[in-house]
Amino acid sequence: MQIVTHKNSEKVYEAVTKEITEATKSNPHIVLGLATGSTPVGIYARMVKEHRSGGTDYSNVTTFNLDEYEGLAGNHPSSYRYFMNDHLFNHLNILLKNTHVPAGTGDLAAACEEYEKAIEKAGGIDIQLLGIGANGHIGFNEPDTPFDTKTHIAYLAEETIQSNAKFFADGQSVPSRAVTMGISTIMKAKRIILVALGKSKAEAVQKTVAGPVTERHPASVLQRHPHVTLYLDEDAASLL
Ligand SMILES: N[C@@H]1[C@@H](O)[C@H](O)[C@@H](COP(=O)(O)O)O[C@@H]1O
Repeated sequence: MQIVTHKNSEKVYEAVTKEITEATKSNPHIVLGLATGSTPVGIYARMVKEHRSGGTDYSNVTTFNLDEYEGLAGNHPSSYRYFMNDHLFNHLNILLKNTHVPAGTGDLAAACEEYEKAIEKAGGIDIQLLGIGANGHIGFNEPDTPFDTKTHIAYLAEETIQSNAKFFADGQSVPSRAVTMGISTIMKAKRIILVALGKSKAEAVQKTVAGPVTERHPASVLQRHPHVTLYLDEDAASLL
């Protein structure tokens, strides 16, 4: 596990953007695994800026997002599909048909199976971008999710529901379930970049890096992956 610590979030955003854009330039058919939450917003803003200034071409790129809330269609402003279109896809020359976000509506069990097949058909994920929950979740794989899970329907932990409430309008409740890539889906990615910022992530980062590998702390499984880089700001790295 490689750990890269920068002084602040701006430097982290720059470094991760550089990694992703350079990898995409050297492999224009790259398959990117993408994440949502507040952490990647600064990265996506920089990817858009870099693209607009005549940088990376995304016309042959395929993407797969980690997760989606149950019951939210893509046009719902709190859905992850909406988030991705709004922050990234609408501003790149990527083909929307090559961007995949798990379906939150319809036959979810069938959609989970199709999602796994679609990733395989695309040749697997070259780089998976991850954030981390304060409780160690990756995607929506909460504590005690078995390490062998594929894309599945997951229950959100109470603290996840509370911390994600900021992305929902007043009076709207956060769904209690979501569709998420499983731990084994994530672990199949050829390369993983996990980004953590701020003091609230310090303990989760410490357990990820130095704790036992346990389903109690889902991100600890990354210790078993051969090609993981953690990009941290000084606050997130403060307990290492
Ligand atoms: N499903 C997402 C995760 O993929 C993300 O890593 C986490 C952290 O979010 P934030 O970056 O806002 O702290 O939030 C959500 O629960």
